[in-house]
Amino acid sequence: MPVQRTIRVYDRAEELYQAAAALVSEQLQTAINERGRALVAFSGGSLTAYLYPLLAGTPWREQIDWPLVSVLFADERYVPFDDAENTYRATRQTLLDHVPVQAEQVFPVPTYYREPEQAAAIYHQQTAALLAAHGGKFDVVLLGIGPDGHTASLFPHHPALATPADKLAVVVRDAPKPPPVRLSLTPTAFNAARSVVFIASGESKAAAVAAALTGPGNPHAQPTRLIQPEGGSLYWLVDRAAGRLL
Ligand SMILES: O=C(O)[C@H](O)[C@@H](O)[C@H](O)[C@H](O)COP(=O)(O)O
Repeated sequence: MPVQRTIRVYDRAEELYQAAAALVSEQLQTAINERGRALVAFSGGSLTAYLYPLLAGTPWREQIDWPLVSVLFADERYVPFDDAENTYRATRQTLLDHVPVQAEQVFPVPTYYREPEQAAAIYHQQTAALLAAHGGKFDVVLLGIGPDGHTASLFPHHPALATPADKLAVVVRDAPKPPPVRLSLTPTAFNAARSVVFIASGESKAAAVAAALTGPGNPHAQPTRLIQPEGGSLYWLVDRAAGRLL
């Protein structure tokens, strides 16, 4: 089954984030209407500053039956929950604390183990269990892209890209973007999605977005190319600056 790819370019970042909020709330609510529940994976970075506050406010907040949504994270920085770099913390502060999601339906990456490998095993199990409870698929996976082309914590040419296909989570050490130790879902996990939505804003992303979307490419150099959810939808929502080289 092919992937249905849609690329949308918005004049301004504000329009991009409004459109992303509309798309995500529509996709979550469609899942709830069709299957009675929804499963989402959130990324960190600029989404916590620009997208999540929108989803937490009117009108999007009211358009999602949050008590029927389960929340996972696409990746996490291996720092404690109270560290300002922690994506779960930032997502709570900007979104989850402001919507009626059920606390027991939010699954932060357990960054309190001494060894990140222990946390990765739990992350894998939680992801597998949630996917099984949701017909084998995420309803929505939200991803960003870095200027170097990384997405979630899958960095170009990093050994973590060679994770065996049956693993849903991986430990990433020596990440070029700080903090250096991270956990990430794998392409196998991301490809179990009904919809993957990439969001990119700003001139610094232009080359990475063009490398991801044009030409034959190379999945080791552009890990976003590993994410092709068969039979699902793949959206790239970018502003004019990030889409300048398309
Ligand atoms: O740890 C993180 O920051 C994210 O999970 C990461 O994958 C992010 O989505 C990209 O690095 C893009 O980040 P920006 O949107 O902040 O540029």
